[in-house]
Amino acid sequence: MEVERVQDISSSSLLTEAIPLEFIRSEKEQPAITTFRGPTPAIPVVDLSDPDEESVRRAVVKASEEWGLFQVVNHGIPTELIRRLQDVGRKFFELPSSEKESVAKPEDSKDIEGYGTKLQKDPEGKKAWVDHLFHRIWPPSCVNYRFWPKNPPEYREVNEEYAMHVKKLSETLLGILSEGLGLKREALQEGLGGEMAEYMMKINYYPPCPRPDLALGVPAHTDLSGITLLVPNEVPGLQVFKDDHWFDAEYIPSAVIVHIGDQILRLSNGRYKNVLHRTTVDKEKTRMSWPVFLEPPREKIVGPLPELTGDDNPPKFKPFAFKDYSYRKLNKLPLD
Ligand SMILES: O=C(O)CCC(=O)C(=O)O
Ligand SMILES: [Fe+2]
Repeated sequence: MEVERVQDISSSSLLTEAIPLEFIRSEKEQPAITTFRGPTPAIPVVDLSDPDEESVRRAVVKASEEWGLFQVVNHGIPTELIRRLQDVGRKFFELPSSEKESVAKPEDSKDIEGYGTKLQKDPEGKKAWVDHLFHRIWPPSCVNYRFWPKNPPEYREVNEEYAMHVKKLSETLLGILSEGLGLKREALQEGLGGEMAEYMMKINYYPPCPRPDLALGVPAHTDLSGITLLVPNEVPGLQVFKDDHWFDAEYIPSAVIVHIGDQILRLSNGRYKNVLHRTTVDKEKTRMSWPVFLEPPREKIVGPLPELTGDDNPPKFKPFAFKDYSYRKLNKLPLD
């Protein structure tokens, strides 16, 4: 069966200025109704020029406790590399459908790797205004080049270089977060599977939408990952739920945006928050984003680190193998 891509729906919707009913959110979710238009709190900014500086370490810990979200500047990933990453990703999505479909997620695949469109509608029967491409970028034993675009030709080289940088930056952040819990530097990384932790690249492609007031890109969620390191293109659209409101997240163009995901919430026994977020779409422009999800291997059991629990601090979460946690969350089964 041919899968309908949002990119193609966008092209025809721009002509009629109408969108299919399944993309129109209920009033509880419509961005025009639910976005807070008062003063917007600024997302914490962390300058990582000197990651050993005490004030920097405190800022990472505080933002993770209070927001589960922050943006990092002077993060060590060259601006030029980010520009090239965005360039090869954009070029892939601009290829003819037949080329994109050559790396499509196979219909019978249980894994998420490949070019795709979320087929599953959410409980209200609504669809997300976004197409995506998923593929692992680290460790090498988990990389399947079958799902990496062949074009543009520099796609592979750029993504391999980005993988090295993203790994280094996440290890720095996890080290700070571990020590913020009073643990050794490696504690959270080990909790996510150590050297076997997987780095999953996702490219989100949000084509123009004639009704950005009614539709959503990615609906409200927390990430399944340990942490997520994301670079967006220049089109705004990330929203964060904080103090009972949805806010537009305003970010610095060259920053890397860090989300704390479910697995760090659970390993830290609730000390670090998993941020609830969603994305809006634009009437004329294509928004894109490149999150990398740092995830435990499928079989890795993740629960509160034993050093953090005791008689006066009982575990707040039940341990699950990552594959079982993901399955249960996706299928809305109980997690306690
Ligand atoms: O596009 C964004 O800024 C966020 C995307 C996102 O939350 C996700 O893919 O999990
Ligand atoms: Fe997300």
